[in-house]
Amino acid sequence: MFFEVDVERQVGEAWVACRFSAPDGLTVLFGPSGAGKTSTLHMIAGLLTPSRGRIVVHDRVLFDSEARIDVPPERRGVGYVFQEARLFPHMRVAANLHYGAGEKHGEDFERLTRVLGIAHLLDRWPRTLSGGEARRVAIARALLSDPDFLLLDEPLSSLDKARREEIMRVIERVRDDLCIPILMVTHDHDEAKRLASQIVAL
Ligand SMILES: Nc1ncnc2c1ncn2[C@@H]1O[C@H](COP(=O)(O)OP(=O)(O)OP(=O)(O)O)[C@@H](O)[C@H]1O
Repeated sequence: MFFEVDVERQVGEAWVACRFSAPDGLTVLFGPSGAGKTSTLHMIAGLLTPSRGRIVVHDRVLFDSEARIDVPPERRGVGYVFQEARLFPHMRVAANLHYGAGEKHGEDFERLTRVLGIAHLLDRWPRTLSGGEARRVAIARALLSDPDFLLLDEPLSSLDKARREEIMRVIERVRDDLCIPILMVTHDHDEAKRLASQIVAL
């Protein structure tokens, strides 16, 4: 299994507990608002510490409460695309993409901007982008850090039907052409059915 996750902790008033194993491909975390989907992604990324549990990704233990293992977020090999695109507003798209891109330049950069259909947006400011364009840039930025896996938090929310279709195609390309395992949060059943190799209900 690519992902082996068993985590729990208190978040505000709520008790969030989530346990699943998933192969590579795309796994959807599916469930109603407040079920703890975003908190689970945060725990996998290392942004929130589980009070108990274990997180293994591709045979690498990222967190184990008993063994006292807690790999810091920047060493987890994670590409995280937050619910909002979170682009730097004072940097053009190209600079946003190069931020934290490490060694990944030249061919990889060209290929990614082509796969995500953002090559024509490189000189634009984030505030001039549509929701779908900003989402694609945010996905590209996450991929440029050369992650072992990708976490997508509601990548299709607050987009119109045409934009949703566009982003779904981008996600399918990342899944199938770039072969990067993806954990994705949604509460839309149709999206989940179309994109997922496995659905985890919370
Ligand atoms: N900063 C916070 N302070 C207090 N409670 C919080 C906080 N963040 C989340 N919670 C609570 O923790 C629970 C899990 O929240 P989480 O955002 O993980 O759920 P979710 O399934 O992602 O929901 P949504 O689909 O609405 O984004 C919810 O009951 C929420 O009210």
